[in-house]
Amino acid sequence: MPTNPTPALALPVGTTLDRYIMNRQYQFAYATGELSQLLRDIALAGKIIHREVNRAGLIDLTGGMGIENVQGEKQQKLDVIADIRFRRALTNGGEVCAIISEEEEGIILTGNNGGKYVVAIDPLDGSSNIDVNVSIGTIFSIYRRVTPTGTQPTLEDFMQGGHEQVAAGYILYGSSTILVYTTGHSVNGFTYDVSLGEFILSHPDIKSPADGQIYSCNEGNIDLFAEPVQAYLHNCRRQQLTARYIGSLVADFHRNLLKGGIYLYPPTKSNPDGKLRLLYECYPLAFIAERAGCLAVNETESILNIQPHSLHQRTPLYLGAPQMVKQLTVFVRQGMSAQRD
Ligand SMILES: O=P(O)(O)OC[C@H]1O[C@](O)(COP(=O)(O)O)[C@@H](O)[C@@H]1O
Ligand SMILES: [Mg+2]
Ligand SMILES: [Mg+2]
Repeated sequence: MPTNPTPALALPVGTTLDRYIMNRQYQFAYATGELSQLLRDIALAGKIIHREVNRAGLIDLTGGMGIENVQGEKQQKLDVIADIRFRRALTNGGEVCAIISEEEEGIILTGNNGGKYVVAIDPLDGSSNIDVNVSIGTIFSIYRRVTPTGTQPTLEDFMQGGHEQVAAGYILYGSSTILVYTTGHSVNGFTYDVSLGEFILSHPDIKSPADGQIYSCNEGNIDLFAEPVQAYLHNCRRQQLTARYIGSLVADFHRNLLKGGIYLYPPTKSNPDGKLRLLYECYPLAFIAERAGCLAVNETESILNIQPHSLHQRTPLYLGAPQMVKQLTVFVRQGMSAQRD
């Protein structure tokens, strides 16, 4: 019988993100503290956005800006706020020499030419859900620059390909705020404890189930999808799988990552490349997914193998439990060979 059992009031709060990063720094290539600092800068911006999201209705942060972004989408106020907050945190942190953002057409030069990293970011994911209090998120992808330190970063730094990411993650602003990331090893989740102002390790070493019962797709577009995809969705219904679609990629991905499921954003005739952006939505989630045991593909290849060619290029996305993605791939590839014959 332990002599002085720890009173409940003094139970440990758990591992903070800062401490976790410090303890795992040896895992980073070039472990000199810069990537650790960069992850801390992202967490800081995440805490600020958490605050803005929570009080959006109180401080007139809902609604549109009346302008469109490079994607031709109406920018929401929180899209712009989140973009400004992340750019500021990454610039002031000093480790990042350039950023690309869903909300900006070109490369954002931070002026930190001494910085060794570049970041691709979707500052606010799930914009259509901002005003209706449904979970939204941030998605980020980090590369070590390939252009010489001290020089001005270029497009080349962002065209390295999905496998070259040194870290990727997302922040989900939901019933609680959680930051999930990987540096290429395990995938870990940290829940934001507002009272402490700290992200605390709550989901260590996330491993996704090999199979699942959930499928996530905007079936409102089903008639626009290619036959094989329609056949796969009909098959999901025949199997009485559970349809769940929040309309925020981060939130749909997070649920399926933990519970087992598949997310589909197929191409349509009008959008042959689908809707989702390769560099700051698909690459980072594919990088996380594969380390948690999931698969991420499009019609012809794994997402991480796609050759990048432009900052805002899109790709169809099928992401989730390996057995479900493999089954979908059979439908799609059979369909494609039938079309060829
Ligand atoms: O309304 P649709 O066509 O189903 O698209 C929803 C998808 O679009 C997105 O909102 C696109 O991301 P943004 O909100 O960052 O532009 C995803 O989060 C979501 O999965
Ligand atoms: Mg998005
Ligand atoms: Mg967005």
